[in-house]
Amino acid sequence: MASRMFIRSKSIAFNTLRTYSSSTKLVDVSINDKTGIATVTMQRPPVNSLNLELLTELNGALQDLGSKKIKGAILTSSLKTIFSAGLDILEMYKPKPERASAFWTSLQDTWLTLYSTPYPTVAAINGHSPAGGCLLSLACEYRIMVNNYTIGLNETKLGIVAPFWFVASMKNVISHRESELALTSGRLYKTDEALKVGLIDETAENKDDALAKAEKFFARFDAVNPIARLLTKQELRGETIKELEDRKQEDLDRFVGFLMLPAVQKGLDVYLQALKKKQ
Ligand SMILES: CC/C=C\CC/C=C/CC(=O)SCCNC(=O)CCNC(=O)[C@H](O)C(C)(C)COP(=O)(O)OP(=O)(O)OC[C@H]1O[C@@H](n2cnc3c(N)ncnc32)[C@H](O)[C@@H]1OP(=O)(O)O
Repeated sequence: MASRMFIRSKSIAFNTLRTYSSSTKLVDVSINDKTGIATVTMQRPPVNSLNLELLTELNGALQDLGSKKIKGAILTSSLKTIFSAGLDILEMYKPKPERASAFWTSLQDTWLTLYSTPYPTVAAINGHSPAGGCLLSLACEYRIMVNNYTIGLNETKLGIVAPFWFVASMKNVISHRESELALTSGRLYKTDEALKVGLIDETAENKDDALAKAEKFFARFDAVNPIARLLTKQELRGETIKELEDRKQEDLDRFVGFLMLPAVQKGLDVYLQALKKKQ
């Protein structure tokens, strides 16, 4: 795991303007050279659903930041009312096995990168954040959520089972009891409810407020030795990371096998139809 903590540098072109910035199609990265804070923005309309391409770009951006001298990174969304709608259901509905494998591997890798970043991370949750969206925010060190949206691991509502590392991500943030109640019922919490159970750390009036509060969070580390900080993070998160690293293939096989079950496909079909009928 130590090797993952000191992330390899990949070439990326940061412009030397007022802020450093790099934008791929689906992810924008900017580094404010005054504060040293990076903002990583998902930008895949209409709902930032996590497909293979978005996950690959996100993982690349987070890895690249590991080689920069940054104070911290904020993960957020360019969309007005949605942080991320979670995994792209179309990646799971009637999938080609090879694409499904690449997709799930990219999710595992993105989670591993985000969960173990050497730099502090904040999710500025500026909209709804179900399932995979919630998972991404749980992988950050701190969550600030704009009022009147929803967040949670609602997999059971889709007839699917949250894998062990989704469950661990939640149990490492809220209590075992609350996780059990939430996961078994597929509960989506409103912002104020999420704050009460500790699923998020702070609420915000709007995205700008969330970004300002994220900056304050990073300031907590101004007087903290960065190596001591990192090793402490590693100590707290290492076991969960190691479990996924050790069981990565088993988890992948389980996912692909699960998707091939007719009952799972039927469930996804019904869910997709319901989403479309909503309009
Ligand atoms: C062994 C392990 C096995 C499996 C583990 C798999 C784990 C999965 C975890 C997941 O992340 S599953 C995905 C769960 N996500 C959801 O349940 C969210 C579903 N979406 C919503 O609830 C809503 O769309 C929203 C609250 C995010 C946004 O609402 P609104 O602003 O009203 O937008 P629309 O609902 O009208 O959606 C616009 C458009 O986007 C499509 N869409 C929404 N979510 C997804 C998605 N996750 N994947 C793909 N597409 C999605 C929706 O169908 C609409 O499409 P149109 O073509 O009708 O425009």
